[in-house]
Amino acid sequence: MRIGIAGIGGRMGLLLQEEVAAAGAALAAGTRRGDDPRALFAGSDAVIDFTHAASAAGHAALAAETGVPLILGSSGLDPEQEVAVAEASKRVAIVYAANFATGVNLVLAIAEKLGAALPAAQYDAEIVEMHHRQKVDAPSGTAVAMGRAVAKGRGTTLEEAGRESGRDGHTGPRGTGTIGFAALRGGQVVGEHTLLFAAASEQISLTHRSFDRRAYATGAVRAALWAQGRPPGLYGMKDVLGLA
Ligand SMILES: NC(=O)C1=CN([C@@H]2O[C@H](COP(=O)(O)OP(=O)(O)OC[C@H]3O[C@@H](n4cnc5c(N)ncnc54)[C@H](OP(=O)(O)O)[C@@H]3O)[C@@H](O)[C@H]2O)C=CC1
Ligand SMILES: O=C(O)C1=N[C@H](C(=O)O)C[C@H](O)C1
Repeated sequence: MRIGIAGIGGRMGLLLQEEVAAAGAALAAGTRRGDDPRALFAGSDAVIDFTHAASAAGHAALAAETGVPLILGSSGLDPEQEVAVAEASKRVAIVYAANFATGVNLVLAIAEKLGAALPAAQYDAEIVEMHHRQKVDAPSGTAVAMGRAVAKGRGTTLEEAGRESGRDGHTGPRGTGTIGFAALRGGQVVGEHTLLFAAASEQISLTHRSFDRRAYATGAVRAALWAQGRPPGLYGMKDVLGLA
């Protein structure tokens, strides 16, 4: 199988090259910012994209046009970009995941269960994440995915529940049922996420720490192998892991 890598010179791109080889697949080609991605799709059986949110819609459209599955890891997509990805997935298999590490996807499954079990009026859900100083989007895609999982467990959506992000100044009291986000940036932290449920008399916290980006790269290559021959659809890592 030939796997193409968009963003081959990035932190993830460099590790993805190693993981493609470790999986016994062939590296088809790679692109850097400014390269035309058409040749990448033309010469690949699947393309892995860890670049930037701004590239997602264009890469998804090319995947739909060529029938080459796309493994999309970029974070910080806005609603319009997410709609474009969903539209493209009607014509090709796209695996879009905020986090390709196995442990995070298990935490997401638990987050939905906790959201369902703990009444929103009593248990305030807060998500704290910390990443390296180079990260350009906040809150992280994983933090948003955690918020979406909690909201789903509560029978609602994150948009309906309401987000409280980056509190500062005279914010007023916390909104009941909202989901709070705090983003820390510093040093070379690979990725840390804590989901908290705080009530009047108890608190639950669930933390995931990534020590090595290889966990994401291994998961993304696994998703590329899994996506080959799949019918069109928008898949997540829980499909790849059999957690759906
Ligand atoms: N889902 C997951 O499991 C994970 C997701 N991520 C996400 O992946 C993305 C990349 O992360 P990371 O590798 O750390 O970031 P980097 O900035 O190290 O790498 C991204 C690379 O992509 C390049 N690039 C930007 N636009 C394009 C384009 N259109 N075509 C080809 N290359 C392009 C960048 O070039 P330039 O430097 O010139 O901008 C850069 O070299 C982020 O959105 C991050 O949040 C990261 C880890 C795990
Ligand atoms: O930019 C990163 O580094 C990461 N981004 C993803 C995110 O936004 O959740 C996944 C992981 O946390 C690392």
